[in-house]
Amino acid sequence: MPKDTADEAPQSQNIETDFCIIGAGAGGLALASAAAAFGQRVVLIEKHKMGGDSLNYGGVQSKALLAAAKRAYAMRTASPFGIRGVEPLIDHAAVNHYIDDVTAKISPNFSIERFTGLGIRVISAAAKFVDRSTVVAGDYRITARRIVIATGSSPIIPPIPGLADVPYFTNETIFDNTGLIPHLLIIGAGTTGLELAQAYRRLGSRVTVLDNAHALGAEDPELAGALITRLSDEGIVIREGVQIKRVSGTAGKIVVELQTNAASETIEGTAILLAAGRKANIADLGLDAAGVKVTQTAIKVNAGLRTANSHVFAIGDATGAPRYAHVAGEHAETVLRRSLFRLPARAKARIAPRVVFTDPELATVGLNETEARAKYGRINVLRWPYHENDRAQLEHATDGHIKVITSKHGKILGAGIVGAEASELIQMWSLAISQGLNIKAMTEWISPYPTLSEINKKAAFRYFATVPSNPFLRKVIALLAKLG
Ligand SMILES: Cc1cc2nc3c(=O)[nH]c(=O)nc-3n(C[C@H](O)[C@H](O)[C@H](O)COP(=O)(O)OP(=O)(O)OC[C@H]3O[C@@H](n4cnc5c(N)ncnc54)[C@H](O)[C@@H]3O)c2cc1C
Ligand SMILES: NC(=O)c1ccc[n+]([C@@H]2O[C@H](COP(=O)([O-])OP(=O)(O)OC[C@H]3O[C@@H](n4cnc5c(N)ncnc54)[C@H](O)[C@@H]3O)[C@@H](O)[C@H]2O)c1
Repeated sequence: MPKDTADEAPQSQNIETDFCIIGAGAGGLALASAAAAFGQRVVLIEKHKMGGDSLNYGGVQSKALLAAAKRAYAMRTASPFGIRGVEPLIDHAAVNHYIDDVTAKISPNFSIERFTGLGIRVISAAAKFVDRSTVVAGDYRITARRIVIATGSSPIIPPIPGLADVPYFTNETIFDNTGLIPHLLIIGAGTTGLELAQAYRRLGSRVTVLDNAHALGAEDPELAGALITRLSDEGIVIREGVQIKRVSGTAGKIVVELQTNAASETIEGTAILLAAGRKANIADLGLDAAGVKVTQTAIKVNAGLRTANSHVFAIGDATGAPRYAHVAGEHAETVLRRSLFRLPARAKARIAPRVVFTDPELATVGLNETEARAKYGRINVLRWPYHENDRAQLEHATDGHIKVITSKHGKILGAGIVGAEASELIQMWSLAISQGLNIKAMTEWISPYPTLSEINKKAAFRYFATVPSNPFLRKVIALLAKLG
């Protein structure tokens, strides 16, 4: 007689642990390794690829592609250095191989073997809550003192008529492309859209970016505008404020119908990439059973990243925080401080830099001008252009400027840089804001000559240009001059 199938099903194994972490991306991996280092028993559950978005189809791949594209651009534009520019021969399959190679070199740091070696129990399955302190994953039933949701985010598929019937790329598939895309249409002029627009443009594609609002709409318009001008100068077509009415076609011939003010038009491309934002991966997690509350788009957490269930934390893209690998990593530190050391740690979004890794880069930290004015009223805005910097001149990288925002009395509130190496230059402003420094401190260090970092100091000195307009200080200076 055949056995009852229920009898054949494997018995679920019960595991009791200190930390159960759902998701092995930037946040989950950072927390798992740190908690294990402090002697905690850790279960880490991943349903897909170790490393999450950042390692598999995000930061690593897009920056590797941009690095290849930068080489191609440098070959075309070498003539100011006395080297005749040439049109590079681009082997798209080899570029794709380069991305895979970089990924392969980094991935051992994120492998199951490495984490198992750290004493972490890694389970390859989808996790789901069954009650407030229990998660099931595959054949396992895990009860933990603390459960951490680190499930990341996925690309939004916008509700555009016809889209479901045409082939499209997202960040999860575009890095598998191995050929020239003659005309790439990109929906969304945010960070993803513009980074990939420049990479593809420099690697030989025509690129059209379509946005129903503003390109880089969350950034300071002055800095974003400078970048958008540069991207347009390279031949990337960026169309803002356009409504996409319908998409149709097949692989190699995609037609987009647009509505702009009163007119309609069609644009034809050979492929389409969706870069229209992200949504948190929170469906199918059984959050109701866990008593975890959500907003419309993400998991609700307090400043210490605790959810409505005090045993459950959420970190990284699954929360409403800015979506960056380093933010997810910083969240991991916050949870560790809270849960192991009982410290009143809070997530530090205020000091997390945001970088668009185009060329030139756009890097910002803290408040922008509009936010600072709204919060503090009178502020100082200090600027310094790249073309006044000797290193920028000799590198032929003179486009761009820095913009620093301070309170009336010089407290540093924010900084933004559009220009070469902005992602490196911004870091001392993150330190300055984290330490509550006054702008004076940013004039009291020595910058080696010739470096781009001198731009940071020059901008800081601009604060004192406001002094002569202060009548009190003018009197003091006049008095001191007489005494001298
Ligand atoms: C194209 C692109 C480029 C980017 N570039 C950068 C950059 O240059 N710098 C930067 O700082 N940030 C960048 N980001 C953002 C960055 O990738 C994310 O902010 C970061 O990966 C978030 O980390 P996370 O741990 O929250 O989520 P993820 O890294 O996405 O990891 C979440 C993991 O959870 C797993 N998971 C989900 N649900 C379950 C479940 N039910 N059970 C088990 N496992 C589950 C997923 O499979 C995934 O592996 C980029 C993003 C994109 C899309
Ligand atoms: N360099 C980095 O660190 C990096 C790179 C890529 C992504 N990220 C992270 O991922 C997040 C998401 O980036 P993103 O660029 O995917 O999203 P985003 O939300 O930053 O930008 C999406 C853009 O798509 C537009 N859009 C939305 N729906 C549309 C529609 N139907 N038609 C036309 N346009 C539409 C929006 O107006 C917006 O400008 C970023 O905010 C960032 O946190 C970081």
